[in-house]
Amino acid sequence: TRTLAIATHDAPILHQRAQEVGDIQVHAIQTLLDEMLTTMQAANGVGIAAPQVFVPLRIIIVASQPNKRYPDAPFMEPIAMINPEILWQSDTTCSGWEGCLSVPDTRAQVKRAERLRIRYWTRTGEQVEAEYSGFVARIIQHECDHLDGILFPERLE
Ligand SMILES: O=C(NO)N[C@@H](Cc1ccccc1)C(=O)O
Ligand SMILES: [Zn+2]
Repeated sequence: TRTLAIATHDAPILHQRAQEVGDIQVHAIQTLLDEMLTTMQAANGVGIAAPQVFVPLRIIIVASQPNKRYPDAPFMEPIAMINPEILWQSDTTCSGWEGCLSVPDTRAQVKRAERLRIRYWTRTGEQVEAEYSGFVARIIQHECDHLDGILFPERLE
């Protein structure tokens, strides 16, 4: 599986809204999903969004695991979320450190909802809903922002 080039924050694609994936396209993006995961892992990331690899589609990979950049991150099996929609997020917020593979050498404390409920399509095309909290919920919010052209420095108080 090859790694893809990662857009830096000056790339226009990172400031645009990404397009929904059509149901007939789900079979055609399987390789892309593998390449996004490989690209993220090569960069010691814990998440990545398709616009970061110059693909203007609403696809994210959420893959929290302890690594050099986030030694305290909880471990989870990587999840591909196609057309993710945050259905609900808690009023309760928390601040935590974020970084971005498209904003090198930058870290900042960002306030995010502590919990959320999300609906998405799996890579096999089934629609699921699930709830997340803490650092994984943070990653999800960060990745969903990318699909709307928002980068984490724009979320600073
Ligand atoms: O650039 C990305 N994702 O878009 N990757 C970020 C994901 C992230 C999100 C929130 C908090 C910490 C980390 C990374 O540093 O691995
Ligand atoms: Zn990012």
